[in-house]
Amino acid sequence: MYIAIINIHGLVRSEHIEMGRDADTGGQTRYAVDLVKELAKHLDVEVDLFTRLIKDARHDADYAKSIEPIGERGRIVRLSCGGNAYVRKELLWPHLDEYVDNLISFFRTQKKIPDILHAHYADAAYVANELAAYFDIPLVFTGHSLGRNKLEYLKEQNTSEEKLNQYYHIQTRIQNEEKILEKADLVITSTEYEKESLYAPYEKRNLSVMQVIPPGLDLASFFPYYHYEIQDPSITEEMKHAQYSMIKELERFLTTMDKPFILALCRPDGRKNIDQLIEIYGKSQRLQALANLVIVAGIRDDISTMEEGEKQVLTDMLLLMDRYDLYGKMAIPKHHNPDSDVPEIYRLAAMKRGLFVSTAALENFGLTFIEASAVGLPFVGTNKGGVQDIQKNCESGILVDIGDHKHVEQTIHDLLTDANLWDTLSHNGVERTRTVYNWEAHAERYLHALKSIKTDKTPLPTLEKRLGSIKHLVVCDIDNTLTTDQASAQRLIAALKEHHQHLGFAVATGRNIDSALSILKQYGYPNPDILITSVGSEIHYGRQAMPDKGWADYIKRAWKPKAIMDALQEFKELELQTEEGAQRTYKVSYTVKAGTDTALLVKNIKEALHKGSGKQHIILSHDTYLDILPYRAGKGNAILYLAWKWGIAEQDIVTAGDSENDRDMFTKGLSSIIVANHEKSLAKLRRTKHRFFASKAEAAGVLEGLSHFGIIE
Ligand SMILES: O=c1ccn([C@@H]2O[C@H](COP(=O)(O)OP(=O)(O)O[C@H]3O[C@H](CO)[C@@H](O)[C@H](O)[C@H]3O)[C@@H](O)[C@H]2O)c(=O)[nH]1
Ligand SMILES: O=P(O)(O)OC[C@H]1O[C@](O)(CO)[C@@H](O)[C@@H]1O
Repeated sequence: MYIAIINIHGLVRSEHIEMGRDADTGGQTRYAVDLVKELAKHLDVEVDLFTRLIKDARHDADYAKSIEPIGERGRIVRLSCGGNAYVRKELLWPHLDEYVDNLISFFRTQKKIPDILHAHYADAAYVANELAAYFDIPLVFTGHSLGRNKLEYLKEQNTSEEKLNQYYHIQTRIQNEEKILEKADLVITSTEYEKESLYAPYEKRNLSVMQVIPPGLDLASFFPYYHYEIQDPSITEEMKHAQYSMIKELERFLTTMDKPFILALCRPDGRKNIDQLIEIYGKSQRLQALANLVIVAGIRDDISTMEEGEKQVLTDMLLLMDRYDLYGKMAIPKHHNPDSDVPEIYRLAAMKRGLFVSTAALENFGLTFIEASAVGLPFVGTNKGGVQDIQKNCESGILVDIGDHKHVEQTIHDLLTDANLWDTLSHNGVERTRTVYNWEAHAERYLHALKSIKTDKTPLPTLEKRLGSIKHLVVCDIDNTLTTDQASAQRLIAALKEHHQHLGFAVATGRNIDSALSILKQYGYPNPDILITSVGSEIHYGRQAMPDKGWADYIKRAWKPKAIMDALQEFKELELQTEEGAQRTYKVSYTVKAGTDTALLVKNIKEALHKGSGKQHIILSHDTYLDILPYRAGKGNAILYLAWKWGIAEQDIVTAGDSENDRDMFTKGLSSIIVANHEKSLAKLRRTKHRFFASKAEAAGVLEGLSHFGIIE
């Protein structure tokens, strides 16, 4: 089974994950990487973790590697989208179509299509939803954090509508969550709470495909604190060194190291409510007398250069430390190594009989709670959300209403002073995390769930299978190439049907999609596999005319249609075409008045457009129709794009046409048929091995060319 795990955002690598480096690198990153590591141990599995390629001087070169192996059967595969720089996940939404394209191309190039697509978080859900339209693959979804819940939180914070959508893209996120919930064959949650409550507001939630499979943790790292006391021989020098350096780091902040400490460890994210914990501690003289406060909130170099959200959390933290004068009692380490230091900091806290406290009001799950429990550090955490499951399974902490600060303070106090209670919770944590939360058990249940997926996917051949099985692709212009002579059209139709198994059929036309479909139907042509329409500014697929969003995304660069129309207003020889569907998102079309010197006109247009309306592709056909497209668009480029995306060898493609707006297909080095009734100006094209001038007109000429290139008899 070849499993594709998609986890787009965050800084993803297999070792030394920079947990908490920013708000997007945390529990989900750890979860996805650990899952892949475990799956890669299974002999019957191959697994790839698809994430974003980052080439950014501010970040390690590891993230710029296209392939990073994980064990013998796993890899991290990095594909780019939206440029090279590392950016927060919300900024990736407009670039995900590029990711889809790169992923399709990757699958096609390696000639291996996954058996399962597993999307993590809403951005990956978008990618998986799109891929599902091309490939007939079962879909699995794990949300980690859900948009509807985040929306509720942001509204409570009085976030403006504008910010909700422009900064957080929250509605896009929710729509994509709804969409994948509708399509997914399996939705994995970490807790019952997540399944029953967090997903409840989603219209498309389908309980019958949802399964609770809690994650695991690396038990070899999160061993109990007392192993140090019993001189466990598996404790390495590296571990001892990590512990020593954590002590040294804390000594920089704390006047006395003898007291137990209240430990908080989370990403610098507003929803973790670090400020509330400092307030509770800052206002409580007895807690300050009993314990130190240690807050590990990610890794930071210079707060002023961080993203807005993280900057806010960390600045508030420093201000509160100052307001309550917690110098000497509160530690806020700047750096730590998430692999080696994190288990040690929990263990240090446990050795000193301290506590892990999280004041986040809600967690989907809460890896930190099981990490603390596994080393024997009791926790205090919210009585809402996934932590309830952890408490039910492990009984290793106390749940509280986070909003009730008095009660939180009292609970922390009680637990710090009740040695018996502390011992019981600590013992429970060590014992029970090991049976409930291990990746081995997770992987077994996970693989079992994948194998039980029963899909009733469409029996129609999928696009991927169809494009994978054809030997050649013929791309024909429509007007005066596939039309107008009925008899020759019927002969071509018969040939296309006869050779359907190995010959793909595409059209490339100036018509819009509706008009193209309608004329093809009128002549009785089979449904094309691919439709390149509106002079190569749009691509659609098959019977359902599914749009290729990747193409739209690729050509949109520097496209300013309004600026073009403004600049061309002064040209009295031009009339904007008015028929329905003539003007498209990526095409501005005019008719040129009869008698115009078109060569001069085009020269003047180029000059006028050069002054600030971006670069364009200008096509004049039959001396009458003037189409202006984004500079990357056009029939020829659309074909090359399709060849790249679908792994179709360029030498297996043949194009056919008659007019100037087909020239683009004839000048890209592809085999081309120029039918006998071609526009005069095309006669100037040089005859080459790949460029065939048919002696027959229209569809008969296409048939002649197909036979010339040896595609049909
Ligand atoms: O400075 C830090 C901060 C965090 N961590 C680690 O980061 C992870 C944090 O995970 P978690 O506590 O689960 O929180 P989130 O990062 O918010 O993770 C999201 O995804 C997780 C996996 O699905 C869920 O458990 C959470 O509820 C959800 O909010 C843990 O392994 C921590 O040890 C560090 O190593 N250093
Ligand atoms: O705040 P949000 O967008 O709901 O997401 C929570 C974030 O926490 C993480 O799980 C950190 O791992 C991210 O993957 C995710 O982006």
